[in-house]
Amino acid sequence: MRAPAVGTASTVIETVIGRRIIDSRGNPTVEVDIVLADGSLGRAAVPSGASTGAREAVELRDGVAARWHGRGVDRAVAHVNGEIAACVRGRDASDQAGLDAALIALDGTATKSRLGANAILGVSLATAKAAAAAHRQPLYRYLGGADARLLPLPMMNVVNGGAHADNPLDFQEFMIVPVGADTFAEAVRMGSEVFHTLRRDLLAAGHSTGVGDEGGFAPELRTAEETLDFLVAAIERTGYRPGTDIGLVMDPASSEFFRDGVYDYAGEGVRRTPAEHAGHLAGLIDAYPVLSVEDPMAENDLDGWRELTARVGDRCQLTGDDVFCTNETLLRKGIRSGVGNSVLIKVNQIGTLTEALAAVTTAHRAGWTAVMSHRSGETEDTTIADLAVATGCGQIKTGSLSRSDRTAKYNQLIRIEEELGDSARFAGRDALRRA
Ligand SMILES: O=C(O)[C@@H](CO)OP(=O)(O)O
Ligand SMILES: [Mg+2]
Repeated sequence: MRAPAVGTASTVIETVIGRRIIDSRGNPTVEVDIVLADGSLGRAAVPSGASTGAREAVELRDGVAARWHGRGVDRAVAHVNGEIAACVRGRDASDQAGLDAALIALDGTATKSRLGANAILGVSLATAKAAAAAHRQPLYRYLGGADARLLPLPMMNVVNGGAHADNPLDFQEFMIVPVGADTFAEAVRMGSEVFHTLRRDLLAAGHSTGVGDEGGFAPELRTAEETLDFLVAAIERTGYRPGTDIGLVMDPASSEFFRDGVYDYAGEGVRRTPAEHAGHLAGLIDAYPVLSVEDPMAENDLDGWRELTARVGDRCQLTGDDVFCTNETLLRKGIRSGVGNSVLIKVNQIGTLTEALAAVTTAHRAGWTAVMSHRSGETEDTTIADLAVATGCGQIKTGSLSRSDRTAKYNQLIRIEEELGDSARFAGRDALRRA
């Protein structure tokens, strides 16, 4: 990563405005505007998760008496407009690391629970965007420098289950990855073609084509096998080769159904010990073109994580989401002890841009991969698309091909690819293994 350009008087933060907007689930979330002395505007909206890791930075929500069933963000917004605005006004927006350190110190807690990670992140991201605007650069170039030209392999969500849908599927996410595409735009075309075929196949089999939180279908399927069979068939019927042109990715979000030391598949009606759960996943990885599994084991089942990594880590990307929470300290421990080989990056899990970028750098230095990611509650904000290119991480997970809160990110990446012209490179299959 290149250090941001040195600021001038024109990049001094003059105005900070926090406001309450709504996200893709109809819940309130924080949006922040930062205006610099030269008039440059940076605007960022904060996403929100449903299946959250226990060690995530704290999203400040109002008490139960507040609107939206206790999910209000009025206190977080008040912090942006009050204490945080007073702290950052007059600071140079070009000094991202200095600003983020000041926000962390102002909050004073290890988990950003006093001011709220949602309040802090909104200011952190809006500042970066304002500084990029002042430097007359797109965000990916401002943060990533001249070498920021790698378009990520998209993990496209096509079936939702778990905490993201009301169907019986125990696993939270099933995704397709167009590893055989030559460009990002081509990857989006291939993904959306399969999405349409899948819709027809589900309808023909008498399934609902209603969608879950991330825009993937939420059919009344019960098992991973049934779901993967549908996906392989849809890929083939569209005219692509499973595994060669388009691979599969799963996020079981295993912490969500790990109870009392057992993986409780309530939808399937089966309980599996950690060893049986790992064996089940290894079987799926061998039987289907599954190239990556996120949170295969629960955040509190580190032994299970290590066993599965030793067993299939040489042939499958194993990405830690809940287990690392985009937290560099947790990630370092995981790297040292063989917990997976990849990290999911969610900016709101840690609460500042600087810390999220540090997690990517730590992963890359260890020969691990990093996957830039949305949350299940999103907005039209496209910052993560630019961050994927800025970090050169080569992979992005940002939902289905049918809802604006998700397609906004794909469309931003299509624009970035066009802007980069001949210098653009598409990460493709190589993105999945770094070492
Ligand atoms: O588990 C996940 O990876 C995410 C995003 O897909 O879901 P949530 O934002 O609900 O944590
Ligand atoms: Mg996850």
